[in-house]
Amino acid sequence: MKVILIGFMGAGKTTVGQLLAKKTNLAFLDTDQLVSQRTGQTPGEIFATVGELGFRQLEQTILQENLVKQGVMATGGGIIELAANRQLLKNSTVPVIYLSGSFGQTVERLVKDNSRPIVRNKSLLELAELWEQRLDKYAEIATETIYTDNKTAEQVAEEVSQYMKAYHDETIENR
Ligand SMILES: Nc1ncnc2c1ncn2[C@@H]1O[C@H](COP(=O)(O)OP(=O)(O)OP(=O)(O)O)[C@@H](O)[C@H]1O
Ligand SMILES: O=C(O)C1=C[C@@H](O)[C@@H](O)[C@H](O)C1
Ligand SMILES: [Mg+2]
Repeated sequence: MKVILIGFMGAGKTTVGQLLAKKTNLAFLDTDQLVSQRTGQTPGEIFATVGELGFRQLEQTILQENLVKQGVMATGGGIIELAANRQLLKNSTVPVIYLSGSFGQTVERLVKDNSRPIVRNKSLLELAELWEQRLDKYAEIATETIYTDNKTAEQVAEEVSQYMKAYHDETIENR
């Protein structure tokens, strides 16, 4: 991968990733979409049939298989739940961008879309608890954090692309 986007559900990883892929002329890969392609089921259906752990195992296989490919990867919001995935991301040389923002603006995006099983099954308080539990895990593996509040997805994609250019130039200089 050339870049991997991580962050909570609704951070904009898929939306920004698609815009970024266009901008940089790279392939777009999304772990949620790849899991769905492999199983023929949505994340919601997979959660309902094999549970969250079953989904996480599929997600891990997809992450491992696709890390070596060239492109922009958007991950699922829970990719950081498994220690093995955090290790895979930490050990890779790919820049990992954490799309971060306030809980308020993130929830505003999520309530407009009822497709996420984790959001559907949780109260706002439980979602806030999950948010708290996950923050350190995103920060721990990120090579860069980009704050998304009050920015359009296009603006965020532009910031990530600037970061990729700087990262690439620095890597060449250090060779
Ligand atoms: N910067 C932004 N400003 C406003 N709305 C946004 C922004 N980024 C994304 N959105 C909207 O928020 C919603 C969630 O975005 P998206 O599906 O890209 O999130 P995600 O991080 O991929 O979530 P998940 O972890 O569930 O895959 C979409 O409706 C999208 O259009
Ligand atoms: O944050 C999560 O746990 C999830 C996020 C989505 O991207 C999907 O991967 C699924 O709905 C679970
Ligand atoms: Mg997504």
